[in-house]
Amino acid sequence: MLKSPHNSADKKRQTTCILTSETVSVAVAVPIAGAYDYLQSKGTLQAAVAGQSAAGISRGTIVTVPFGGRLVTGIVMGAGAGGVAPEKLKAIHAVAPLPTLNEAFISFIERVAAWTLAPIGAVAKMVLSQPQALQRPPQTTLFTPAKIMPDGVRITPARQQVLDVLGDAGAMTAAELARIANVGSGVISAMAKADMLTAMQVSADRPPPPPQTDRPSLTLTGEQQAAADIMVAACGTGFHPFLLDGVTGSGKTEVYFEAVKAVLDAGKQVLILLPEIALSSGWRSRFARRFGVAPVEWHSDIGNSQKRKAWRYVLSGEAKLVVGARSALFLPFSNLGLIIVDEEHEHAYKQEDQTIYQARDMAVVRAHIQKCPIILASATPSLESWVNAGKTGETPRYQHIGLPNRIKGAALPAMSAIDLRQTPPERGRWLAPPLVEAIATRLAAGEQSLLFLNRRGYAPLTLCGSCGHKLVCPNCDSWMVAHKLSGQLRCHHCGHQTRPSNHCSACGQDDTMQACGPGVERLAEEVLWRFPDARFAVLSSDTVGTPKAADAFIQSVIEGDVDIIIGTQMVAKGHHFPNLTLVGVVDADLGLAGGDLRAAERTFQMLSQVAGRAGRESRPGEAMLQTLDPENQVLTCLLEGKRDAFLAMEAHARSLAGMPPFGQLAALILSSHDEKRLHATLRRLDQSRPHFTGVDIFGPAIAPIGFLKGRHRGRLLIRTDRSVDIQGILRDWLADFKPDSGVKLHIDIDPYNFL
Ligand SMILES: Nc1ncnc2c1ncn2[C@@H]1O[C@H](COP(=O)(O)OP(=O)(O)OP(=O)(O)O)[C@@H](O)[C@H]1O
Ligand SMILES: [Zn+2]
Repeated sequence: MLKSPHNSADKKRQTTCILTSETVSVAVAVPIAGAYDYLQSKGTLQAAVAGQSAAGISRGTIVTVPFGGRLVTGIVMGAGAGGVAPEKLKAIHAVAPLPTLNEAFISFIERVAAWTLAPIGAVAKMVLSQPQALQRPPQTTLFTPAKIMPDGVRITPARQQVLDVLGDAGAMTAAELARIANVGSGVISAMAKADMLTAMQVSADRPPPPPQTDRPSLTLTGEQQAAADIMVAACGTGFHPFLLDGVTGSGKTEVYFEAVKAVLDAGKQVLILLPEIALSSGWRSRFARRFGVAPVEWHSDIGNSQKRKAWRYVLSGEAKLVVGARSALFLPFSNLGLIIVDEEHEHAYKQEDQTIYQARDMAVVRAHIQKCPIILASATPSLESWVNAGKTGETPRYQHIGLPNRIKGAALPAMSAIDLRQTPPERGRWLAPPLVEAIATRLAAGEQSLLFLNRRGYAPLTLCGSCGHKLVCPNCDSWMVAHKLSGQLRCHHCGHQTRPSNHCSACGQDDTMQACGPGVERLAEEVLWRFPDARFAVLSSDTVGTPKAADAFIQSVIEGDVDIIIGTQMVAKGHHFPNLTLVGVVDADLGLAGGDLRAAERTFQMLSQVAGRAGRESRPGEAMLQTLDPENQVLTCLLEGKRDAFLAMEAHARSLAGMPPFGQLAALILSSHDEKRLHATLRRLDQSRPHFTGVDIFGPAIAPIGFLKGRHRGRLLIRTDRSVDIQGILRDWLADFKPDSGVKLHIDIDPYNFL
């Protein structure tokens, strides 16, 4: 088999009709594979030539093919690329009993592969992620009354009851029938045996109930209505990207629900992407209130059978609305009419392993190909979307829609800094006196407070007070984090765990190991010490492991069972706690420490979001930020409510440096268990580096986390001007480059992670 370039099908895009060529090109769902030529089987080819479309193969047909000694699924991308004599090719094994993927979706798959430089097989694998969905669904037996009752059968009262029930219902399973007719199951099997009932096999799956769009909705405020009107008017008129930029608590969800309604009414499908963390019961119940049904969900927490059904009904068009995490973007919608990316600034949209892609950006690509609107919603837009909305003087590509006010007339929280140099906490404590006082005031008033610290566990570092030895992970360049609740030391990179000991393994002394710095568990200890009567709860991925547990937690806060919430970023966004009036940020400088490209932007977004949890209803909210550096520009913009000024400043700095979105970045990440081989590969890569104007290559260098999960790591960073075809340069550079055996090479276009 000859590997054909994965964009070869581009040239054959017109082939949406049945392919009459002897060979077809198939993107096999294998992470490192390209597209390969296969023979059409005799039957399918004859049918194609004869114009019998039902059995013929077209672009977008899902097939099973032999590959590397086993059978794998794949997607037909077009006619074969040629280059290998047909007699040397293998034939397609089977055609899946499914509708063909549509042209827009196949083009999208090609575009994702071309943009991310991932092999097309890796993208096909994301699309065909549910092998079960490709097979015949499980069947169930339904019974109907026989058309002609056999002669001589006895119609007992029980049998008559069964026939009466079926007379009304038409067809039923044996269990349903027994229950509703109130007879034993023996009655039904006897009737079937006597040919009084006819059995038929049907799919056991039922399509999801369609959302009801005629239910009463909240009365939108004038501002909300104006925003909704603009977006509703754009639905059905082709590609139209919006940036829905509304302050925290401005009611963005209700606004985009109006566009959802318009698209559903037009009979099209809707995809709503949420960062995984925001798939909360709050969002679900609001959806259910508005549309009368539960949405079809797609994320890591739903089971395979639910996924199988979702996948099939998305393809058949019967799933009208899907809400999901980033991978939902690779569902095979047959009739997509609108995409919404909520909290569009969230870094959770960047997939960092396997195929590395930014789901928000790829969602815009999909909407463009699909010729449908897309709504990017946020209270703290990403700089990318801000620039695309023309806010930095460039030609606008997205339409900006602002919601500058909170609903119900609530004000944004008052923000203030607590200068830890002037009013530090006591030694070994983390809450400064002004914050402690503010919490006490809230407790007395029966209001809730939230303490935000984006650090899981008890303490980020444990060291020996005598020799300074630090406890580090054996598999990674990272500290072992103390977790007191579970009584363990844990590496947050690889999950390695050990039991803490008071004995220093370096100097041999006893009772010298000390916890350094706070995590949320340590903060809880301080809260208990300061406010012994207060009810507090910790929300982090360690204390609340499943979405169900998170929902229960959120509910208990809403019901007023908690006075003080202590949380990591899990608590920072999306939640609406009516009685929460104080937010204390324990370490406002934490996010700035790394100093990567987006550190300032990320910190600004995170702190605005967490502050935005305060005072969302009648009582005014306040946010206090503990810092050692109150003059820092991120904090001053935040404190003065100058978001747009912050974005302008950030845009200016990035534009001067030619950094995204004013330039382009790509990272090459190499890793190996064998350090020598890694270095040899890095050296060869360095020697083959291209030289172009407008292209800078930094490195190769040992990665900041030079050892991760047992692998040594090196990186290169490529920066280019915006006009440069960065993918083209990388494609040429790497086309003939083979890493040493055992060395993995990952390409990250527009990296968010620089470690
Ligand atoms: N027109 C309205 N009338 C009454 N309540 C509304 C209206 N619009 C929204 N709400 C309610 O206001 C609250 C905040 O709305 P929503 O969560 O959509 O805001 P948001 O802009 O998404 O906020 P954030 O960005 O902070 O998550 C919700 O409880 C919502 O049900
Ligand atoms: Zn580790």
